[in-house]
Amino acid sequence: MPAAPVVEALDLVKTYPGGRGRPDVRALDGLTLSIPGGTVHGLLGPNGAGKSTTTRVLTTLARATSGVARVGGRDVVRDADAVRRSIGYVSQGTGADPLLSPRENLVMAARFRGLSRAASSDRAAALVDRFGLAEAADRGAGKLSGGTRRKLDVALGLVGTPQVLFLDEPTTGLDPEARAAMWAEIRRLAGEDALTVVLTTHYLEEADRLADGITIVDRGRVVAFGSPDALKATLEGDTLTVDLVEPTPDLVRSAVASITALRDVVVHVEGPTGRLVARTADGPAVVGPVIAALQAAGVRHGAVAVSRPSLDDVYLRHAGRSWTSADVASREVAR
Ligand SMILES: Nc1ncnc2c1ncn2[C@@H]1O[C@H](COP(=O)(O)OP(=O)(O)OP(=O)(O)O)[C@@H](O)[C@H]1O
Repeated sequence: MPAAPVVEALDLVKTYPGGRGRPDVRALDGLTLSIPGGTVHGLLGPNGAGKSTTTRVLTTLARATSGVARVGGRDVVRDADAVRRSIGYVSQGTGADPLLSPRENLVMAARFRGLSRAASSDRAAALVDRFGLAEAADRGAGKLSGGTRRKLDVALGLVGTPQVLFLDEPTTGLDPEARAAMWAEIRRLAGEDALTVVLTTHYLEEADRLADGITIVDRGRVVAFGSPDALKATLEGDTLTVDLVEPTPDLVRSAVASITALRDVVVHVEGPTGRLVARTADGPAVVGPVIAALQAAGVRHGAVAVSRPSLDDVYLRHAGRSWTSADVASREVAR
C-alpha cells in the first residue's frame, strides 16, 4: 500500500482582488496535489503559475478561498499552529539578518521557536556543522557569498526540526557551482533525515535532477504529476535531428520519401538551412537507415543527434505552450 501523503491539497481555489476595477485574479483554480513523505517534490511552473500561492496556503501564510489542504494530516486552517510547528519554510528572499552572524541568526531563530538558551546554542552548532558553515559562522551574514547565504536560509528553515521543509526557489540567483552544492544538500536532507522537501522551481533541470516527484502547475491548475522519468516516458519516442549541408529541395524530397517509408518514423525538414527532424520510438535504431537514405538521395549532412524526451517536451504536451516562453525568459533577464 502506498504511504499516506504528508502534504495534500484538494481543489484549492485562491482569488486575489484585482483592484482599481480590474477583474479578480484566480491564482489557484482547483489545484489538487498529493506528496508522499520522505521525498523531494518539485512544484514546477512558469512565472505566475501559482506555485508561491500554493506554498503560502500550505504553510498557513495565506488562506485559500475554497478547498482543503493538509500537512502531516493536519488541516492548514483549523490546525494552523500545529502545522506551523511541523514545517520549515524558506522563502525566495533571505530570512537571515545581515547584521548578525550565521550562528547568531540560528540561535535567534531557535529562541523564537521556544528553545532554551543552551538548547538554541546546541541546535545552532549542529546546523553550522551540518551545513559546513563553520568558517563563516561568526562573520556578518551580509558578507556571505550567495551560495553560503542560501545554505544559511535552509539551515534556518531546519531550526525547528520540521517534518516538511518548503523551499521557494532555493537556487534562483546562484551560480552553477553553488546551485549544484545546494542540490546535493537537498538530496542529502531527504535521504538522511527522512524529511519531506517541497520545492518550487521554474528550472526544468532542477526538477529533473532533484525531484522524486513533480507537480507541473500552469494557470493555477495541475497539468501533470509523476516522477520525471514517468512523465517523460508518457511521451513516447525520440527525436533524431540531422543538419543538412546545402540541401537541394528535389534531392531532400526524395530522401524524405524513403525515410517516410521506414517503419515508425515521422519526418519533416525545418529551418532555412535545412534540418531534418525525425520522431521515432527508438532513435538510435534509425540513425543508420536515415543516413543511408540521405546518402542514396545525394544529400550531404553535418551533425547528427538523438535526443530523448525532456521535461520541456512534457510541459509542451500538457500546458500547450513551450517552457521557454517569453515570461520565463524576461524573468531571467530581470534578475
Ligand atoms: N497578493 C497578490 N495580489 C494579487 N495578485 C497576486 C498576489 N499574489 C500573486 N498574485 C497573482 O497570482 C498569480 C499566481 O502568482 P504566484 O506568485 O503564486 O505564481 P508563481 O508560480 O509562484 O510565480 P513566481 O514564479 O513569479 O513566484 C499571478 O497572476 C500573480 O500575479
